[in-house]
Amino acid sequence: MSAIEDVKPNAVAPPTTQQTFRIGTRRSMLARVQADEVAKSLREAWPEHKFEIHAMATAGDNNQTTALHKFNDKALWTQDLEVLLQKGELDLIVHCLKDMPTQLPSDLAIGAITKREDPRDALVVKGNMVEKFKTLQSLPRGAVVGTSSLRRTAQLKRAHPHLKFADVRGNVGTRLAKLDNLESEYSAIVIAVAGLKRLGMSDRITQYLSGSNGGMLYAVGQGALALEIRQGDARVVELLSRVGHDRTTRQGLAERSVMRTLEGGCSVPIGVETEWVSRKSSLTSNVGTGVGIGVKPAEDYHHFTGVAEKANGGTDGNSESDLSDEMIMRGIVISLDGQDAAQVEFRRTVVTPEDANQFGSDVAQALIQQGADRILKQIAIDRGS
Ligand SMILES: NCc1[nH]cc(CCC(=O)O)c1CC(=O)O
Repeated sequence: MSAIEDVKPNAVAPPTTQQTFRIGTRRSMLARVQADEVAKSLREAWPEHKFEIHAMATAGDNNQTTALHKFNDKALWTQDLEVLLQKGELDLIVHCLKDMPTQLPSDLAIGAITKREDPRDALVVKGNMVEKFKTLQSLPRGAVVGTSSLRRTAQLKRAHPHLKFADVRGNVGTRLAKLDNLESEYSAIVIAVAGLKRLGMSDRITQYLSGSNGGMLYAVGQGALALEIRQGDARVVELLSRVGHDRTTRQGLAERSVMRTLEGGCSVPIGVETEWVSRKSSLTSNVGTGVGIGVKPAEDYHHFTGVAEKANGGTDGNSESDLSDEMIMRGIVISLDGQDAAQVEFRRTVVTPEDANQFGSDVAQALIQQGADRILKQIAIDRGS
């Protein structure tokens, strides 16, 4: 259960004497940069306290050869660190929201989601080809594009049938090195913009991909960081109340609700795209309002108070006026060969965490009506699971 919603409102006064908080993270360069980013905002928000970063390798880091979707354990990147959190050896863990299972252990919760980096995927073309080829469309027939996810491959097959696709594993640096190796089969790879930006490698981005540019919706939670805590740890909830980002949180909850309702993990090809628009701006013709879908609230809904709901000093994305804005969500569930797809686009005012959960579950129901169930069942059959 994403127990972010379960954290009780707390009346604990901010600690006044110096305390030390231990932040857990994975050992990759990207994970360390992300933990540094979180530690930096915590230090700015709480100058009286100390924050230590503890980096450790996880099962996902230790196995770079098995294709990602072959791991049945969705907690691949999270579990080893969670044990330390449960034992009290860590106070919080910094995760890519994208890598977090939609069901967390019942004694743990998402305490906050911080401001999202660009959630899109990027095309990175091989160093010696980039002068000539700037887009997926322009790549020559039969060129091999490396990806590390079924979601990316399936969408690319659908929108760019002239290309070929191959798995590329490893952390961001490894993938770029494989791409640039002149002996490698890859002409390009598709990789998250957020990872490249955080590592200072955004100059490698050849094309930013989106639904309308390249036909690529991103993964649920992509680009956002989630801070995982012990359920009901009022001291850490209070700590995190100053670093959570309200708009990203509502987007993250809505996107995760789609995934949870469809019972997908990172191993199924589900893509989303969410954005905030002013309520005054006009509806585009194919945007559903969600009215008349008539579904019940998600069964697994829990009250969410773990993230700053108050205005955070009127900072970007956390001011009261943001609450009147509407969220657009596009979603796709796609067969592995890209031939079959369920696609929807919805727009709704999303003010509370409850609204976000409901929105995501309604988008999922609409995807099911468009055939998502059929597609997901076929994938399970093909895999023999
Ligand atoms: N699956 C691995 C992963 N998990 C998070 C990121 C970085 C982007 C993010 O924070 O979402 C990546 C790399 C990638 O997908 O290219």
